Amino acid sequence: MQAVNKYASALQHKIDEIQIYIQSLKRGRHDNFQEGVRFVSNSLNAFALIRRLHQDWPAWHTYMKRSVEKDEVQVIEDLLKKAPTVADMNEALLGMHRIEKTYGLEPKDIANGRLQGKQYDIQLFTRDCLTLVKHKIKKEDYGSAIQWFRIALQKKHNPHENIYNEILGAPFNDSIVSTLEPMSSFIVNKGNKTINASQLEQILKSNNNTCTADLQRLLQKLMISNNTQDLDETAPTPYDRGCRGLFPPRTKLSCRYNYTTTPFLRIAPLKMEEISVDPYIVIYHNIVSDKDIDDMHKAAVPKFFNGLAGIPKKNQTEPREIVSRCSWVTNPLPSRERVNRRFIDMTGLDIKGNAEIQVSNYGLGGHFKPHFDYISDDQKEQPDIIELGDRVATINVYTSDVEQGGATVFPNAEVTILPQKGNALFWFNLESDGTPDPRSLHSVCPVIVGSRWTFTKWLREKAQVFTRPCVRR
Ligand SMILES: O=C(O)CCC(=O)C(=O)O
Ligand SMILES: [Fe+2]
Repeated sequence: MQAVNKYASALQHKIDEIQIYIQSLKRGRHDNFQEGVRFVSNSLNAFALIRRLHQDWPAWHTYMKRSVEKDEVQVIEDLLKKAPTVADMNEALLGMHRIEKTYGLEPKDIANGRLQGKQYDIQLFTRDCLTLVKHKIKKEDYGSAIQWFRIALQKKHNPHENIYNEILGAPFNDSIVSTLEPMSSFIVNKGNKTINASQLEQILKSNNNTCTADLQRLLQKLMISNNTQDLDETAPTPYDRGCRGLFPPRTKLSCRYNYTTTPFLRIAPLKMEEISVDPYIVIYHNIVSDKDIDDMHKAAVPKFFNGLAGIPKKNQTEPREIVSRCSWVTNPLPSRERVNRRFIDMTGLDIKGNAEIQVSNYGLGGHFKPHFDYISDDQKEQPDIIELGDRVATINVYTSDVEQGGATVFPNAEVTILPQKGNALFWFNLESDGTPDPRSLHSVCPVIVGSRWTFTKWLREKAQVFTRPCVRR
C-alpha cells in the first residue's frame, strides 16, 4: 500500500510538471490559420517558437519517455516477489472451503460478512466469488458453485468497473464459461431462478457487451431453470456437529482445586475443570503466564515448518494437506522448563527424555481432522516411538484466544472445548493397560476469525513405569 502510494505521488508529480509545460505553451491565440500566421509574423514570437521547438521540445519528450520513478516501481517489483504463490492461494481456498462446509455456512452469508450470525464490516466482491466458483467446481461441489456464481452475478457493480475490466479483464469471460460448462446440466436440473431479465441485462452491460454467445446461453439457462432444490447438502459428520456446538450439554461435572497430584500443589493448587469423567478429559485454568507464552512463541517461530495432516501412505503421490505452522522447542529455556514443571504438577506423569514442547499456529481455515495421537501400525518403527514408547496422554495448552472457530472436538466422546489463552486440556489416549482408547479421537475445527496458537505435549509410555500402574480391565 505504502509503495503504491509513493508510486502514485511520483506519477502525480510528473503530471503536475507536464501541466506546467502545457501552460507555458499557451502564448497568444492561434486557433485558426490566420491567427497562427499573425503570431509568427512577429519576429520575437517566431524566434522564441523556433528556439523552443528546437531546444525544449526534445528535452520534454525525453522526460515524457522516461519511465515514471524507476525506484518506486522497483520497490513494488521487490514486494511482488513475496506475493502469495499458487500454493498459498490454494491453501486459502481450501481454508474457505473448510469454513463453509464444517460450519454449514451459507455462501450468501459468507459473501456479506456474516459468519455464524456475527456481522463483520467486510464483504466479498464479484472476482472473489468467481474464484471460489472455480474452486468449488474443481472439488465437484456443484451445489455450492452455483450459489457462489449467483452471488457473483448479484454483487453490485463497482462504479469504476470499466477501469477494473481494462486492467484485470472482464470478470465474466470465456474462461468462466468453460469452467461452468461441465455443470451447466446441473444448473438446469437443480438450479434456482434467482436472476431476472433486468439483472441479466445489467450483467451484459457491465461486461462491456463482451459476453460471448456461450456465456449468454449459460446465463439464460440459469434464468429459466426453476427447480428449488439447490444444494446437495450432505449430513454433518460428528466432527462438524462438534464444531457447530451441537453436542448435548454435559452435566454432573465439577470444577475444583487440585492440590494433591504433586506436593508443590499443596502451596499452589491448580484450578481444574472436569470436561468428561469417562473418558477422562480435564482443563487446567491459567497454567502458563503471558510472558512464558511469548518466550516460547519467539523460540519456536524461526523454526516453523508446515504441519501436514495425517501419516503419508506408502507410494502416496498427492501432497498432504497443510494444516498449521509448527516447530519444537528443543533447547532448554527457563519458560519451557516452567511449562514442563506445570505439566508434571497437572498430570503426575513423568517426562523423562521428553522435554521438548511443540508450538503450533493455525491461520485462515487452519484445522486438524479427527485423528488419534496413539501410534498406528505404520508408525511403530519410528525412532522416537522405539525410544519413548506410545503417546499415553496429550496436553494441549491454548496460548491465544480465538475470536471464532478453532475449538478442539472429540467426535466420539461428543465433547467440544473452546480455546482460552493460558488453559491446558489434558486427556488420555491409552487405557491404563496400554490399549488404545478410540474415544480419544480428537480434532481442531477450522479457524474462522483469529490466529490460534497452542503448545502440545505428548506424555510417553516408557517414562510412566512408576507413575501409572497397569490396571487389568
Ligand atoms: O490443538 C489442538 O486442539 C489439538 C492438536 C492435536 O491434536 C495434535 O497436535 O495432535
Ligand atoms: Fe492430536
